[in-house]
Amino acid sequence: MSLAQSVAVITGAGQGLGRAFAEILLKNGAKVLLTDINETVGQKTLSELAASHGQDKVAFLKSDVTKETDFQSAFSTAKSKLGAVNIMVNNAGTGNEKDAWESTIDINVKGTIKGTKVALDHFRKDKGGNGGVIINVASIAGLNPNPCGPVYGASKAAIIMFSQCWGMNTDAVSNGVRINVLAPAFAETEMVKALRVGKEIHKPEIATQMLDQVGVLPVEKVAEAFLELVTDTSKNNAILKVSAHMGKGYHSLK
Ligand SMILES: NC(=O)C1=CN([C@@H]2O[C@H](COP(=O)(O)OP(=O)(O)OC[C@H]3O[C@@H](n4cnc5c(N)ncnc54)[C@H](O)[C@@H]3O)[C@@H](O)[C@H]2O)C=CC1
Ligand SMILES: CCCCC/C=C\C=C\C(=O)C/C=C\C/C=C\CCCC(=O)O
Repeated sequence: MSLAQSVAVITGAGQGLGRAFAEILLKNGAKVLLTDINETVGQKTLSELAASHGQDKVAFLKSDVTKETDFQSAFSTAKSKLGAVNIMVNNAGTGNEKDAWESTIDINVKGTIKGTKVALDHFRKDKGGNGGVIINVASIAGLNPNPCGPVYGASKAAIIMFSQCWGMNTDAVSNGVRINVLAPAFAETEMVKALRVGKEIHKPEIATQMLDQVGVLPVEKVAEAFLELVTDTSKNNAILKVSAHMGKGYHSLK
């Protein structure tokens, strides 16, 4: 799939993996609406990416994945500034296990469900759309249990099952919508920096051991795997794992 006519909306794109996904799409010719709840990082990333890829290729909208109306605004802003959206990336996520654990469910699970629902409504050919691809960012923590992040692991398992159920639904597939899951292990972002400090998780000493055993990927490696899920039109309902110690590989729940 050529990205020359493509327009993406990416949540949590102000930093980390979301920013890396934006960069690889821009490098391959797509236009990107960066969305993030953090306006400071969003505006900084916008000015840097606009300087390297062109003002007309990228835009930023402050947006909260816990609000469905913000997704509607993102799709209409993207359409007016960049063109009709055909790539939706539900990337925003958090890993709080303690007092704010409910935000982990609200952002990771409910945010992904809202983003998928709005994207399906825009992409489905039977609803007047032109098709598209939805990438839901889960984690290897949604496939392999760990003692540090039970809420986080459950949230990522929920994203995987939700996406797989939609990916096999003919209402999506026969209307031109692909739905894929990216399941990275550790990547070098602010989230992993917070994990090293261990404030909001259980058994931080085990998290440190896991980081040492599994290793930490540069975000660019995760972005390469992401690009494969976007551009390879044979991939629908796929789960792509990527980790520093095992590399890249598809996973089947069946
Ligand atoms: N870094 C890692 O090792 C891994 C990360 N992931 C997943 O990748 C995704 C991105 O993670 P990172 O880049 O590492 O995290 P990060 O913490 O560096 O970036 C997350 C971004 O999401 C934004 N965000 C948080 N709440 C939001 C909300 N309510 N609405 C909109 N934006 C919001 C933040 O402002 C931030 O810019 C997450 O879903 C995470 O669970 C998955 C596997 C490994
Ligand atoms: C682990 C607690 C998570 C708290 C949130 C912070 C960072 C999140 C990082 C990830 O999503 C990393 C993914 C996996 C970690 C879990 C298991 C590692 C096993 C990897 C393997 O078997 O290859």
